[in-house]
Amino acid sequence: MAHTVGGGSLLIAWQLKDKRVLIVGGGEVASQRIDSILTTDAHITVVSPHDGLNPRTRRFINEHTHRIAYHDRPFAGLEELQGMDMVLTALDDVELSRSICNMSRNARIPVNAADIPDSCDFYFGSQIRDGPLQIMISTNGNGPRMANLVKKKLQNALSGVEGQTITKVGELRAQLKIRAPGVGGELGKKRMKWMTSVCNAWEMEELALLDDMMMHKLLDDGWENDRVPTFAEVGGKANPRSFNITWFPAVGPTIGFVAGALCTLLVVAARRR
Ligand SMILES: C[C@@]1(CC(=O)O)c2cc3[nH]c(cc4nc(cc5[nH]c(cc(n2)[C@H]1CCC(=O)O)[C@@](C)(CC(=O)O)[C@@H]5CCC(=O)O)C(CC(=O)O)=C4CCC(=O)O)c(CCC(=O)O)c3CC(=O)O
Ligand SMILES: NC(=O)C1=CN([C@@H]2O[C@H](COP(=O)(O)OP(=O)(O)OC[C@H]3O[C@@H](n4cnc5c(N)ncnc54)[C@H](O)[C@@H]3O)[C@@H](O)[C@H]2O)C=CC1
Repeated sequence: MAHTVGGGSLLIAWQLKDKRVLIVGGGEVASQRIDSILTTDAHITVVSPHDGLNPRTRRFINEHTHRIAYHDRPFAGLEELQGMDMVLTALDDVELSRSICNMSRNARIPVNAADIPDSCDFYFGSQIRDGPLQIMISTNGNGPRMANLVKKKLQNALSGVEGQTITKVGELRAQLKIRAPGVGGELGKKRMKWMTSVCNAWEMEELALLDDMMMHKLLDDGWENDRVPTFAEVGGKANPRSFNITWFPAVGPTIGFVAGALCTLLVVAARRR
């Protein structure tokens, strides 16, 4: 695979909780922006004349009144940017879009303009989300539709257990930090090494089945003794419904069919006697 230096962008997971995001425009693209930003728990301000709102934007505004402040008016000027941490334009007016980009840049507020890639501080991407798992596919402005097609390929490669697995690993890490608190130092190194070993040794499906009791046992027997117990050692029982999601649905009916066939044979055999 080719690896290039330069010409790329920084892929980061921007923490926007309780930050303020201004969206200028209320059409199709604005509705996608609102959808993405709502996930982050930021406060959203939408500025657009009401007759330009698309149905999805209107629904978001009505359903999330505590998160979205809506102003039914055309963009009023520099004062709209006051206190904003991020600005997004989704307008059918490229001159206005360009002017908002310039104002934002002067105010040192990161800005994305849906219609002017050259003026963007960052781009959106195609997203896969499963609980805490977030995957962004970016073509760096070359082919947005291609990003969507690559996303579909990646979705097919995931089993569906990843989100639940990561949620459980997050809980385990949090409990480990309560048990062995502190940042950095020898303890930090030991914590990281142990977490890495657990993640490597266990199957994702096993990690996904961790409950409170198992987590306790894993920490008591594992962390305290500097070893990695197996799934079975901490009381894990294979839950067939959560294993091999792809082939299991076929197994139940097959067993049922074979059992049914056997019963029929027995009845037939009994009648013949
Ligand atoms: C640069 C960027 C800026 C930004 O928006 O941040 C940008 C810019 C532009 N997009 C345009 C068109 C289309 N955009 C899409 C779709 C998406 N566009 C997204 C991102 C980005 N679009 C950023 C780069 C991301 C990257 O390169 O990876 C996605 C991934 C995420 C999202 O928007 O949230 C989302 C898919 C999400 C999903 O489905 O998963 C489709 C397809 C469709 O709608 O199905 C089309 C038509 C087909 C096509 O052109 O490919 C045009 C008009 C071009 C023209 O006039 O010809 C411009 C402006 C220009 O290029 O000049
Ligand atoms: N980045 C991307 O993924 C994509 C970008 N685009 C581009 O994004 C732009 C927006 O596309 P759509 O949402 O489909 O357009 P749209 O026509 O559905 O929405 C335009 C919105 O701008 C609002 N508006 C117009 N003048 C305004 C003003 N003075 N102040 C406040 N709001 C104002 C309208 O009320 C309307 O809500 C277009 O320029 C399009 O070329 C289009 C598709 C994908």
